[in-house]
This record gives sequence, C-alpha cells and structure tokens, in this order.
Amino acid sequence: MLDTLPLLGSGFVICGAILLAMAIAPVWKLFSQLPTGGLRYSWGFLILLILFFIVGYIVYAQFNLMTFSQPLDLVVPVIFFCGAIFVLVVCTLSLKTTSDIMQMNALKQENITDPLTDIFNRRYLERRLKEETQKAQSYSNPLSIFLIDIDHFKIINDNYGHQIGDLVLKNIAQNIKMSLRESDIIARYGGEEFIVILPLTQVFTSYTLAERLRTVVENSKLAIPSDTGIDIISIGVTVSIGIAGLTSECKDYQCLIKNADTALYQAKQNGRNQVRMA
Ligand SMILES: Nc1nc2c(ncn2[C@@H]2O[C@H](COP(=O)(O)OP(=O)(O)OP(=O)(O)O)[C@@H](O)[C@H]2O)c(=O)[nH]1
Repeated sequence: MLDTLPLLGSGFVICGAILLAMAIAPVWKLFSQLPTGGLRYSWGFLILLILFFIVGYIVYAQFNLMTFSQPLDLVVPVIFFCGAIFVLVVCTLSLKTTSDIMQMNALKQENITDPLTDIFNRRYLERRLKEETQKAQSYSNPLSIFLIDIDHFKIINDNYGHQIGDLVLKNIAQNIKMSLRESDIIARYGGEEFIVILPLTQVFTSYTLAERLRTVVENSKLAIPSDTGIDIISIGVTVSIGIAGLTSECKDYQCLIKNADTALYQAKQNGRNQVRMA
C-alpha cells in the first residue's frame, strides 16, 4: 500500500494539471470575445496564472512525490486536484453565464427593435409612451409627440420598387434620429409612419423641432445607382408631421396618438410636407 503512495500522489497532481489546462479553453474564449481594456487584461492575467499553476504542479510532482511515506502525504496532492476542479468549474460557468446573458440581451434588443430601420418597434413605443405619459402626469411635466408620415410613399415603391422603398425608410429613420435629442424616443409605428416621444417638451417648442426635422428630410436626397449602374438617381421625399401634447383635456397616451393623428390628417389635407399641431 505504502509503495503506491507516490503513484497515487502523482495521479492526483497530473490529473489536476490536466484539469487546469482544460480550464484555459473557456477563459481563452472569454478573453478573445472581450474588447481591449481592463477586463480583457484581467482575463489574460488569469490565463497566465493558470499556466503558472500548471508549471507549479509539475515541479511539485517532480520533487516531492518520491518522498511520500504515509497516507497523510496525499493531502496536498488531493488539495491540488480539488483546486483544479474548482478552477475548471468556475471558468466553465463564467463562460456559460456570459454567453447566456449576451444571448438574453440580444433577444431583448430584437424584441424592441424594428428589423428594417433599426429603431424601436411599435410594441416598445406603446409601452414607453404609456410610461412617459404617466411619469409626465405625476410630475406635471410637459410631453409632446410627433406622428410622422412619408408623403406619397406608394409612388416611391411603384416607381423604384419595394427594395428602394425600404432604403428610403431606413434613410428617413436615420435622419429623424440624427435631428433629435438622445433623450427623444423614436419608433416605427407602422409601414411608413414614425412616432417620436419628446419628454419634457412643450408643444410650441416641439413645433420648432418638427419644422427643423421636416426641412432636414426635404433637403436630404438618397443617391442610388440607376438600373444601368452608370448614372446615379437621387430620390427625395417629404414628410407630414402631426404634433400633440399633454394637456388638462388630453391626459393619456391614446389621446395623444389620436390628436397627433388628427393633426397629421390636417397636414395631409393641406397639401403635405408640413407640420400641424393638434
Ligand atoms: N418599401 C416598403 N414599403 C412599405 C412598407 N410598409 C408600408 N409600405 C408602403 O407604404 C405605402 C403607403 O401608401 P399609402 O398609405 O397610400 O400612403 P402614401 O402613398 O404615403 O400617401 P400619403 O400618406 O397620403 O401621402 C404602401 O405602398 C405600402 O406598400 C415597408 O416596410 N417597405
């Protein structure tokens, strides 16, 4: 029995070193997914530490195992082995947890984003508008919304095709995003309709912002290659905007949308490419 002690001891230490080596794979995967920065360096440092421990295990096995003469001598190799299991489990769980969190975040993002325009979708908009309206009501803060509709969009689709129509939609979404503040919430409400929520904004202030946005859209042209691929076609569109704000008569989000829709209808009736307030 006592003869087998060095063999047993080396078994624990070598298996421990193998487990440590296996722990490098998940840590390396995490390390390579991270952008350059402090966190990446920390995981890189952990890889170096694991390598250092592997060398330590081997050196220990080389110089100590032959002197084993009683079962108590196995305590250190067993601790080494258990320590290696611990490192492997922690590293594997870290990778799995990080991947799951990243997947959950991606799903969450997909659930609230319109895939074509990459801005918020209608579901998210309705939830946020409800929340923002309640918040504004509770603190007696102003709040306005824009309902934006592209003028004669059907003609763009009919003349240039649905794919170019999609490009125009994307372009307008980006123009709206770039013309407004970070705190404004921009969403695709329907086919060629967008809604912007402007927290802490009075209706008369939002009128100026809407006018500016309307002008930006009017002046920006989308350049696409013609069918021959030689010429460039420049496509310009305009938008009509209906504005509504919270008042003592209009206190909830349904009323805001209804009023903005009425204002938009007036803008369309009046000749399009204009802003109207409810
Ligand atoms: N390319 C593309 N077109 C879309 C999308 N969603 C809706 N549309 C088109 O948007 C057009 C909307 O047409 P209408 O409701 O008649 O409105 P309009 O031509 O913009 O006219 P006005 O709003 O009255 O100025 C239709 O031709 C739809 O097919 C989309 O995701 N991509």
